[in-house]
Amino acid sequence: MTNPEVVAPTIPDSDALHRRGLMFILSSPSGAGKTTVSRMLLQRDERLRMSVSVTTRSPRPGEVDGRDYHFTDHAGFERMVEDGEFLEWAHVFGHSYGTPKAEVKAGLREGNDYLFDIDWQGTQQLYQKMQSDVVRVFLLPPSIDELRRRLNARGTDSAEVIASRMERAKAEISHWDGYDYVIVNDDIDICFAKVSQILASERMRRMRQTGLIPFVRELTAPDS
Ligand SMILES: Nc1ncnc2c1ncn2[C@@H]1O[C@H](COP(=O)(O)OP(=O)(O)OP(=O)(O)O)[C@@H](O)[C@H]1O
Ligand SMILES: Nc1nc2c(ncn2[C@@H]2O[C@H](COP(=O)(O)O)[C@@H](O)[C@H]2O)c(=O)[nH]1
Repeated sequence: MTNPEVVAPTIPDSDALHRRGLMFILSSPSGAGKTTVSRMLLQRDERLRMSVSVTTRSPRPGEVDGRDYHFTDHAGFERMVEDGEFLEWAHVFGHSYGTPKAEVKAGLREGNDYLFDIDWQGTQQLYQKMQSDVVRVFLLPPSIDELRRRLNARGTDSAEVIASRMERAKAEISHWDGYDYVIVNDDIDICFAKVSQILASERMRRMRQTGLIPFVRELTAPDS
């Protein structure tokens, strides 16, 4: 249950000044909570859009094609790689995952913000290509035991899949220092409030406010 006292208020953007959108990346070891936090952000923030990845893995119960992922087969994924349709792509847990390019590139110019639930490999690729647009947030679990408990409690993966994700968890955590912000996801409401604050502050960065240049020019014009 969400505690309203810790949920950060949504701060409206000024409509008067144009702002370039940002690329908000959430990464974590599997089960630490990035899907949960992403859903909370998307529910409460109309200006944020999900970058829906393409994957070769099978849908989990409840996952919807086009909303959670674009599900495809190996041949379809390879075709997209060859046609240069991805901003980044990587092999994770024996499957292929990629971020489609077209919508994000155009949307950023229009001032749309995009949320990415991707791993450290994808984060590095996006940072190399689009450094000034990227904000990197890494979630840590409060403990390894709690991470295992969450993967089991989610009830979406076989014991074998959970074991392989737990085996990878420490390697994933070792990439924590490749991120701008690192948050321990213990209490979900507090974690969400922190992530919301980061997003609000990053939106206000001078370099994103492309409308400031003509605005300041006007303010400082000799006859104003
Ligand atoms: N702070 C929290 N306290 C308790 N349970 C949590 C918390 N955050 C998330 N969970 C639960 O833990 C489970 C895993 O969370 P989630 O699916 O968001 O992880 P994930 O990082 O997206 O994993 P994956 O990379 O495998 O998709 C879910 O059942 C979710 O409800
Ligand atoms: N590099 C990328 N990683 C991605 C992308 N989409 C998801 N992911 C990451 O894969 C794992 C597993 O996800 P799951 O949904 O199968 O549990 C997780 O770490 C995701 O963040 C992507 O487009 N590129």
